[in-house]
Amino acid sequence: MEFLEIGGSEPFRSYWDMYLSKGLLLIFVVDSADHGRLPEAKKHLHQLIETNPIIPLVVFANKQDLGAAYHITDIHEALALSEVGNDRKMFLFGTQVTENGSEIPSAMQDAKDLIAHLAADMQ
Ligand SMILES: Nc1nc2c(ncn2[C@@H]2O[C@H](COP(=O)(O)OP(=O)(O)OP(=O)(O)O)[C@@H](O)[C@H]2O)c(=O)[nH]1
Repeated sequence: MEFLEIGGSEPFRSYWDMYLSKGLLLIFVVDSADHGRLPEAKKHLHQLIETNPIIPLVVFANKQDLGAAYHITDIHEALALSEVGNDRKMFLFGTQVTENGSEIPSAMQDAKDLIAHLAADMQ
């Protein structure tokens, strides 16, 4: 399985559309503790996926280890994930990145397994 990571900052956003059409699924990562940028993330996410009504969407609500992190129910609402389309598979995970060499959190392992299944289904 090949993953392409495209940055979220402004200069990289023009690449999103280009690569989405070649991808089997979209993994969209947001910083759960950066409350001020969630409206911007919501806007760009919906603009991006409106061109492809069936591509599966996996959202990582990252940085769940930070005290200021929104719970995934708040992320669901802030990103309007109930509006991503009835024909689309959509999954939301609360994630946090591990320190060097430490154990992979179970949510990350579940997400990895799910992504492998979704990619296989789309092939
Ligand atoms: N506390 C905490 N910090 C994290 C987590 N994930 C990433 N970071 C930190 O957040 C900072 C930004 O990480 P990047 O992966 O460069 O951020 P990014 O938003 O993907 O950057 P672009 O790819 O350019 O969009 C780094 O200092 C990371 O160590 C996490 O789960 N928890």
